[in-house]
Amino acid sequence: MLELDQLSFRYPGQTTGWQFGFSVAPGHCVAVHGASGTGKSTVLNLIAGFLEPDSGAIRLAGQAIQNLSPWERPVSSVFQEHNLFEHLDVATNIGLGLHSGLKLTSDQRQMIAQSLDRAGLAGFGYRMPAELSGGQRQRIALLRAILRRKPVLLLDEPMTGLDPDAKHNLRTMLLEEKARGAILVLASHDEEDRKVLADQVWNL
Ligand SMILES: Nc1ncnc2c1ncn2[C@@H]1O[C@H](COP(=O)(O)OP(=O)(O)OP(=O)(O)O)[C@@H](O)[C@H]1O
Repeated sequence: MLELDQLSFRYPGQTTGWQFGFSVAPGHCVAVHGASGTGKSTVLNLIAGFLEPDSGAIRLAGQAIQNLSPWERPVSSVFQEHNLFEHLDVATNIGLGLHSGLKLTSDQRQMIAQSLDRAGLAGFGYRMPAELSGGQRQRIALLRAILRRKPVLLLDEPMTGLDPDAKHNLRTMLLEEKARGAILVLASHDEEDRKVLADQVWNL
């Protein structure tokens, strides 16, 4: 279970803030819902550890994680800024998180090649990020997050700029993540994303 227990947060200098109290079970996807500016990205950033709450707790399987740094958290994220490493090729970008070094084994290269294939990017493994379109970068960031196989996957507008085929394939991969027990936290304006993926809604 991922729990946000009386988690409060206010941006410095602002007079109003949020208090979140939500939970979601393993293998489930929650859609964070609300109009623009209601705090969807903020709640994802709190879970990811990019923002620090003023009080309250974030727990996963009963363990408090709010004091862990972002890279220590059992969480992987796809945010609107894709954060690909520009000096590393696509396969190495996706492979980050599969292992501690940068050099991929042939098995890992093959697994990554298969995932690129499913995302409609066959043969892109040796390309550099600068040679990709925005939608292609988005798919790479999503594949990287999926292949990390973390207990929690944070998805902020994950399908932006993708064509229908790519959306379909990536949603299928996300459903497979749910089936293996991952918790998905999804902020998306795309009705279809919510319909296909979400089991519950957090209204902000
Ligand atoms: N660094 C910041 N400092 C102060 N206020 C901020 C900061 N970042 C976001 N906000 C404000 O907090 C509120 C929530 O922002 P957030 O990005 O979480 O909304 P959102 O629901 O994700 O919006 P959208 O759907 O437009 O992406 C907004 O009013 C925004 O202006």
